[in-house]
Amino acid sequence: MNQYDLIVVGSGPAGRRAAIQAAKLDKKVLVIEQGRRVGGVSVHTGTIPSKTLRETALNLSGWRERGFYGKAYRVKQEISADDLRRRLLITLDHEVEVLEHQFARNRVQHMRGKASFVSPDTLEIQKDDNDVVQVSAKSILLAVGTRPFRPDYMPFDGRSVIDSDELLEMQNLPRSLVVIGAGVIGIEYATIFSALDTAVTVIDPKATMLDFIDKEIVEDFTYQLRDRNMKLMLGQKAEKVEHMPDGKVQVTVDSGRRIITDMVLFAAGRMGATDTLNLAAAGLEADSRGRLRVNPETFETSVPGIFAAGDVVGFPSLASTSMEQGRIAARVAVGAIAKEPQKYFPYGIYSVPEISTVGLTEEEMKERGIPYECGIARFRETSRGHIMGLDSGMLKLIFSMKTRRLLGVHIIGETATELVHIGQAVLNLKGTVEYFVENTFNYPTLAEAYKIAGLDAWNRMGEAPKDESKAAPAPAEKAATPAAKTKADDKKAAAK
Ligand SMILES: Cc1cc2nc3c(=O)[nH]c(=O)nc-3n(C[C@H](O)[C@H](O)[C@H](O)COP(=O)(O)OP(=O)(O)OC[C@H]3O[C@@H](n4cnc5c(N)ncnc54)[C@H](O)[C@@H]3O)c2cc1C
Ligand SMILES: NC(=O)c1ccc[n+]([C@@H]2O[C@H](COP(=O)([O-])OP(=O)(O)OC[C@H]3O[C@@H](n4cnc5c(N)ncnc54)[C@H](O)[C@@H]3O)[C@@H](O)[C@H]2O)c1
Repeated sequence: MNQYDLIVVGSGPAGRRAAIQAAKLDKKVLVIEQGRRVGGVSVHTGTIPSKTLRETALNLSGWRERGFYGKAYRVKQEISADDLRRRLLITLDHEVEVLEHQFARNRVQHMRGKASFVSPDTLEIQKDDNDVVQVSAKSILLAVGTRPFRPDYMPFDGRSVIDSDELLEMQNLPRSLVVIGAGVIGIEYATIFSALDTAVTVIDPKATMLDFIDKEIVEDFTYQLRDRNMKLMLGQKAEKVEHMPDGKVQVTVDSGRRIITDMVLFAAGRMGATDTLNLAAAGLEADSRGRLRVNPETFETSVPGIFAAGDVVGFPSLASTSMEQGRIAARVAVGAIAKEPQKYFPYGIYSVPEISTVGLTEEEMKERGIPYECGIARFRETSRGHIMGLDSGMLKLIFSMKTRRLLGVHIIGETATELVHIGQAVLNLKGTVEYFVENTFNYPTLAEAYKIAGLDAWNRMGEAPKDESKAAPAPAEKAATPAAKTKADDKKAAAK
C-alpha cells in the first residue's frame, strides 16, 4: 500500500492550495479527485463558469455601454446558449491546464477515483474501471466541497427544471426564468439572465435577501433590479412546480399565483459532499447538511490527523476563503507554523450590478453600540464614472467616531469586487478617515470614490483631536476587533 505524508480528497480551491503548500514543504502528497478533471466545483460548475458566463453576457449584450448609447444598445442582437458556452470552454480548459501544471511541477501526485475511509488513516479509492486501491497517510484533508440541494418534490429534468450545476449545459437561452432561492447563487444568475433580456422572477420564502450585506446597499440593489422589471417575490413560497404539455413549466406560489416560465432554476442552498466517504470508519459524523465540524484555527476535525477545509466546513463557503483554509490546514497537518485565518475578508457578489463588502455593516455598528459616521460617494460624481457612462454605483465607508478608524466598506456597482481591496487594506491595517483625506488618488479612477466618501464622512466628523493616535477604543468598539468578529460572522452565517 502506498504511504503519503498528506492525502487530500478533492481538488477544488481548498484541496489544491493544501496540496501545493504541503509539497512546497517537501512532503509526499496525493490528491484524489472523482471528477473527470481537476479543479472542483469552483472550476467546473461554480465560481469560474458563473463569472465567465457573466463576463460573456455583459460583453455580448453591450450592458456596460448602455449608459451612453441607451437601453436598446446591443453588441449582438441574438445571443445563443452556444455563444455563452464557447468562452466558458476556453476559460475552463485554461484553468485546468494551469492547475495540472502546478501539480506536476510541485510533484503533487494525483489519482482519479472516489475516496472513502477504511480506517482513520487509510482510504479506499474506487476507480472508474471498478479497480480499487488503498492508500494511507500520516494526515488526511477532506476538501470534498458541496453539491446542490435537490429535494424530492422538485421535478428536475436537467432541461427546464434545473440546479445551478446543470445550468451550464442549457441548450437554449430561456425567454423567461423563475429562480427559486434568493441566495448568492440565485441572485447572481437571476441578474445575469436579466441582463440578457430574459424575463426573470425570483421567489424566496424569506422576506429579505442578502441579509449579510449592508441594508442601504441592498435597498439600492433592489431598486435597480425592480427598475429593470425583475420580479422579486420575497416572503413567498413556490408550492408546486409542474411540467406543462407544451414544454413550459408552471410554478404555483403559496398566494395562489401561477407563473408560466421557460425554465426554473432551483438554487436553495448546497449540501456537504460527505455521504459517500464512509465517515463512520474514521470515527467522524457530518451534520444534517453534510458538513463537518473543525477547530476554526487549525481545521482539524475531532479525529486527530483528519482535517477538513473549504465548503464542507460551512460558512463562509467561498473559493477565496477555502484556499486560505486549505493552506492553513496543510501547514498544521505537516507540522509547520500556521496562523489562524484573518477575520476580515471581503465578499464579492458577482450580480449585475456587482456588490462587494468588508467589515461591519451599519446595522452591526448599531447593534454593537459603536458611535459612527458614514461617508458616501456615488460613481456618477467621479470623472471616471462620467467617462464610463455610469449612472449608478456607490461606495459607503463607515468610521468609528471615537477612534476614527475605518470599520466597514460597502460597494455596489462596476468593479466593486476589485475596489473593495483598497478598503480592506486600510481596514485591516487599522487606518482612519485621515488616510482618505490626506492621500492622493489616481485621477480619473473609480477609486477616487474613496477620497470623496472619506471627505464626506470627515466633513461631518470634524478635525481629529490632536492626540487621536493615542485615543483608546471605547469598550463597545473593542468588540469590533478581529478577535471578537466571530460573533458577527456567526450571525452572518445564521442569516444565510
Ligand atoms: C454557482 C456558484 C458560484 C460561485 N461563485 C463564487 C464566487 O464568485 N466567489 C467565491 O469565492 N466563491 C464562489 N462560489 C463558491 C466556491 O465555488 C466554493 O467556495 C469552492 O468551490 C469550495 O471549494 P472546495 O475546495 O471546498 O471544494 P469544491 O470546489 O467544491 O471541490 C470539491 C471536489 O471534491 C471532489 N470530491 C468530493 N467527494 C469526493 C470523493 N469522495 N472522492 C474524490 N473526490 C471527491 C469533487 O468532485 C470536487 O471536485 C460559487 C459556487 C457556486 C456553486
Ligand atoms: N460570489 C460568491 O462569493 C458566491 C457566489 C455563489 C455562491 N457562493 C456560495 O455558495 C453558497 C451556496 O449559495 P446558495 O445561493 O445556493 O445558498 P444560500 O444558502 O446562500 O441561499 C439559499 C436561499 O434559498 C432559500 N431557500 C432555502 N430553502 C428553500 C426552499 N426549500 N425553497 C425555496 N427557497 C429556499 C433561502 O431562503 C436562501 O435565500 C453560499 O454560501 C455562497 O457563499 C458564493
